[in-house]
Amino acid sequence: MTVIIDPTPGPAAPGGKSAILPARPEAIRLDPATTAVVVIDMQNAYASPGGYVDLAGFDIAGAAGVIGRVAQVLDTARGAGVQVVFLQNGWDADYVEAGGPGSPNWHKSNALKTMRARPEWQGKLLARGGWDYELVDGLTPQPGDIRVHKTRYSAFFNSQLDSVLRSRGIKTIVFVGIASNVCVESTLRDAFHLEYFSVMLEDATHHLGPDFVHQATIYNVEKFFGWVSTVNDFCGSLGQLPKGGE
Ligand SMILES: NC(=O)N/C=C\C(=O)O
Repeated sequence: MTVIIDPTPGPAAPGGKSAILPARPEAIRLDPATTAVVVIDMQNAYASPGGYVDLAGFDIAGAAGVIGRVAQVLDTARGAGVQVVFLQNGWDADYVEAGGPGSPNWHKSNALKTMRARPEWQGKLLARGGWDYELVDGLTPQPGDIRVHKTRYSAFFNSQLDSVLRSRGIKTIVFVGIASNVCVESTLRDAFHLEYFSVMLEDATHHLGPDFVHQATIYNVEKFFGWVSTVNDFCGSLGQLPKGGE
């Protein structure tokens, strides 16, 4: 018997249309009215040559392909009437929000560590108002999309994300963005604890570090925190719904 997870069981809203998304370990029903695509940190810092993670020495070769696949997901989502939310990671220009030596973030953030090692880059990485903080060129927010600022790995921590989603009746989050093993996974874990259903589109994410960390995140999501699907399956299933969710 095929199992289909339903995040909003009960009678469907009059005229409501939904799609069945093939996913692992089970397929999941997506209702455009209660689903959001959350785009994690698709900023120059994480996806462009010369951005923070490139300067910090991470391999960003896989990020270029992710930009196009995220754009495809967002076109399909908007067409189906699914809310799009962009997260942007960073701090004020003086890095007060980043925390000082009394914060673990000061010790673990590779952006802060890179700037301490290369003082000529001070003020350049992840500072609001700078190029590094901006979303990549291929992913310009459209009317109706929402932008939310975040200062730590989990997008739910000390941000407006939970109220932005809850006030719109969102129950299911489709995650795309960078990095799968850091901010995507941190946010997805918090989403689980806040009673959201989460799907990660594995080929619309990229990781920081060796390939096995991406595989570990996929395992964690599939086994413990949510569901894993692909861009083709998302676009194939949501793309069949009437435009604008009518
Ligand atoms: N967006 C992320 O996953 N960020 C990961 C590391 C960092 O911001 O230093």
